[in-house]
Amino acid sequence: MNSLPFDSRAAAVALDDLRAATPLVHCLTNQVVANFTANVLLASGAAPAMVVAREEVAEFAALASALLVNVGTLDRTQADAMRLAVFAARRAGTPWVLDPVAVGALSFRRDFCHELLMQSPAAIRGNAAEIRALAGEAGQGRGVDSLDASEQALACAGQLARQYDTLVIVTGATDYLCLDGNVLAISGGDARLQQVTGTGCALSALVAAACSLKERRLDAAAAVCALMKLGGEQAALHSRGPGSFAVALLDALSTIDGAMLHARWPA
Ligand SMILES: Nc1ncnc2c1ncn2[C@@H]1O[C@H](COP(=O)(O)OP(=O)(O)OP(=O)(O)O)[C@@H](O)[C@H]1O
Ligand SMILES: Cc1ncsc1CCO
Ligand SMILES: [Mg+2]
Repeated sequence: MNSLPFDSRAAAVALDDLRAATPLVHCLTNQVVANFTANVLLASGAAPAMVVAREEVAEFAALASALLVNVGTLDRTQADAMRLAVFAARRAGTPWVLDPVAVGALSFRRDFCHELLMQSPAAIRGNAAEIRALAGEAGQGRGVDSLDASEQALACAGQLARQYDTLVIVTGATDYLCLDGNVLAISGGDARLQQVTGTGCALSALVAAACSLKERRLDAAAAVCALMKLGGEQAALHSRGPGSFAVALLDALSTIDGAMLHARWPA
């Protein structure tokens, strides 16, 4: 894969444009992180909506700016709704993003993710164990967490990006974004991001928001990855443990703008 530099100037413009657009993000996500995800989207300048009924998802996915599908607490009823939402999104041209939570250990959700991958996702975002498992490798995961470093999933991320002609983001101490034979790396953040559940899931919702910028989705996705990392760094300075870290993270996300991203990763 060809390494691209992180163009923080383009990311800065994309972040400010994203905020100005206030994309409406339809989230079909897990029961653990729904509230936190909505708050991360709001703090970052997007508008969340968790419309989940199978009677309503198709209608809503068609009018949303982007759709998130996260299989963290998947069951048969939710899988049916996700299928309907993804079909409707695809028909309407709404970009949709897959977060393949814990696909390594569990065959029901793994089969379901593989089924959905045939429906042209705009992006896939997962941790290293998830991205390896989705590509058919034996990643090291423990429940929803990865024991692998993101570097260990880089080849798999590139393979999935090529196979499904999509943007694949594998997160960790360094986030890697793979698209069209290119890879972009963003380092930084804080390990405390892993001590609050749902930071990755919420980032996937931000990636969905980023995909609403369509042909600029790589710049916008890099921007939201950098936003979460910088938010984690700032929260770490103003917290005493995981509880106050989560609160400080929301506060930080709400104040970071494009200029701050560019100052943190000067290009
Ligand atoms: N060791 C680390 N140092 C700095 N930042 C990290 C580290 N590990 C993860 N992150 C950051 O934490 C966020 C979540 O990434 P992670 O890979 O933990 O997702 P995840 O496992 O899917 O999370 P979850 O399932 O809890 O939502 C990302 O912004 C990522 O860059
Ligand atoms: C803890 C947990 N269990 C299923 S989904 C989830 C949130 C983090 O992925
Ligand atoms: Mg996850």
